[in-house]
Amino acid sequence: MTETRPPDRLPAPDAEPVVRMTGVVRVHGEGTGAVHALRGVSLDVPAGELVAVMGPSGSGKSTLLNLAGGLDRPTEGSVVLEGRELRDLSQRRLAELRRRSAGYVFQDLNLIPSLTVAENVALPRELDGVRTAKARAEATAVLEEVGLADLGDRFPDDLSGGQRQRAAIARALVGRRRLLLADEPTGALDTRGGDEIIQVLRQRADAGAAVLLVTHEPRYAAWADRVVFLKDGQVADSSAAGMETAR
Ligand SMILES: Nc1ncnc2c1ncn2[C@@H]1O[C@H](COP(=O)(O)OP(=O)(O)OP(=O)(O)O)[C@@H](O)[C@H]1O
Repeated sequence: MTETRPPDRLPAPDAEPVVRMTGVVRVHGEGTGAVHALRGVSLDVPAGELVAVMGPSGSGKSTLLNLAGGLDRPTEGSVVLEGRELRDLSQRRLAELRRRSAGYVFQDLNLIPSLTVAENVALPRELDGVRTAKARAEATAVLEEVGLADLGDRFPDDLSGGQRQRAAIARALVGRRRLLLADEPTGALDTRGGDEIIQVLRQRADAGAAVLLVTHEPRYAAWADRVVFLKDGQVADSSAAGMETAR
C-alpha cells in the first residue's frame, strides 16, 4: 500500500530566512545621552514562521521590528531582508524593498483620514504599480479576511478604534508581502477581536509569510511558533511557544 503524505508546507531548513539579523546593535543618540536600544541581537525568521517578541517596556521590541523591516538602520551588525543586505542599499532601493517585501502594523495606525478604508488598504498596492481596479479588488478581499467587508466605503474617523485597527492590519496584509511586522496589533481590540487578528496572522504564516509580532499577552504569543524574550536590548531567552514562561 502506498503511504500518502501531505505536501511539505514549510521550506527546507537550509532555505534562506526572509529576514536575518546578525549581531545587531542600535544606539540612539550620542555621548552621555546615548541609549543602547539593542545590544547585539541575532534572529532569523524563515518563511512560514510566526515569531512573538516579548519583553518589558523599553527592552527594544519596537526597535527590533523597525530594523527587521528596514525602517531604521543598525549602528552595528547586519540585517538581510529577502537576500539583500540593507546596509548596501541606497535610500531609494531600501524604500523599494521595504514596500515590496514588508507589511507593517504600527501602534500609531497611520491611516489617511481623507481616504476611505478601502482606498487606504489599496494604497500600498497602487504604490506597487498595480492598476486601481485590481488594487481595489485585493483590498476588498483582505478587508473580508479581517472582518471589515461592509465598511470599505467609510472613512477612518467613522470607525470604532477596533475597526480602525483592523483596517490598518488589512493594509499591512494586502499584496501578500513576505514579511509581516505587527507591533501590538491587538491593542485596541477586545479579546475576541484580538484572537481573530492573531488567527489571520497565523494563517498568513501558514501560507508562507514570515511574521514578527510584538505582544505583551501570553494568550496571543501562544499562537507563535517561537517566542523571543528581549531584556535590556538583548535576547534573554528564545523558546518554542508553550508559554508557561511567557512573562
Ligand atoms: N528615536 C529614539 N531616540 C532615542 N531613544 C529611543 C528612540 N527610540 C527608542 N528609544 C529608546 O530605546 C529603548 C528601546 O525602545 P523600544 O521602543 O524599542 O522598546 P519597546 O520594548 O518597544 O518598548 P514598549 O513596550 O514600551 O513599546 C528605550 O529606552 C527607548 O526609550
